[in-house]
Amino acid sequence: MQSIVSLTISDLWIERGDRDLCKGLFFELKSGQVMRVLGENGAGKSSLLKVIAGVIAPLEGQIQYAGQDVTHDRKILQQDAIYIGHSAGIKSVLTVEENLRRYYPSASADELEAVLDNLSILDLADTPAKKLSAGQTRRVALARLWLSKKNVWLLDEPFAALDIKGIALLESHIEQHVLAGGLVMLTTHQDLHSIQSYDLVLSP
Ligand SMILES: Nc1ncnc2c1ncn2[C@@H]1O[C@H](COP(=O)(O)OP(=O)(O)OP(=O)(O)O)[C@@H](O)[C@H]1O
Repeated sequence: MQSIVSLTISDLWIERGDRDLCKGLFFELKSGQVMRVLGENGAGKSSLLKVIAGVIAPLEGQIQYAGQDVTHDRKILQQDAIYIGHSAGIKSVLTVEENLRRYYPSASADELEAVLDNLSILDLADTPAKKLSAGQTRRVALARLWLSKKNVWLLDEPFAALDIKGIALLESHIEQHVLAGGLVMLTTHQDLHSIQSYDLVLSP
């Protein structure tokens, strides 16, 4: 069992284009918790996840992870976190298996097969990603997530394009992940059925 870790955001302020987002935002997310980031289109949900993942820098504020200030150097957090954005980091010219091998070159064939099978996309292992449907592509992103073994999951609209079975599967993995001490922060426009979450509502 891992020790309890926290992700703490203090007095955050993000500027994108000429817009102020999340001005004066504070929150703490701890091991075993799921945070659902809500808000209207353009409220800044994706921007917030990108800031935490280190893709973009905040204008002001502090980000702490596991008791350390990571505002200006997210390395410690990035070692522990996986961020899956809208594009999901899937290269269209590569096959499903090649895409996963890019991230996890040392994963065993059995491990890859089990994950693809779990996501019902084993038959697509040799299919180029450009030939996948939106929901199948999302399942490849989830395969990335399943294989990652990271503690902090930063997921931008992870339920998008998933069918009912896919949604239930992801909810169940999130539930298992936080039960094992993981932290999950996700943006979504939908209700979570089986997971207890904390809601952070951003205003535009
Ligand atoms: N690359 C960018 N350059 C400049 N402004 C941007 C950029 N990306 C987003 N923005 C602006 O930042 C604001 C917040 O965008 P963001 O994508 O974080 O919102 P969101 O809450 O995730 O929206 P949605 O629900 O539509 O996905 C918007 O006004 C958007 O126009």
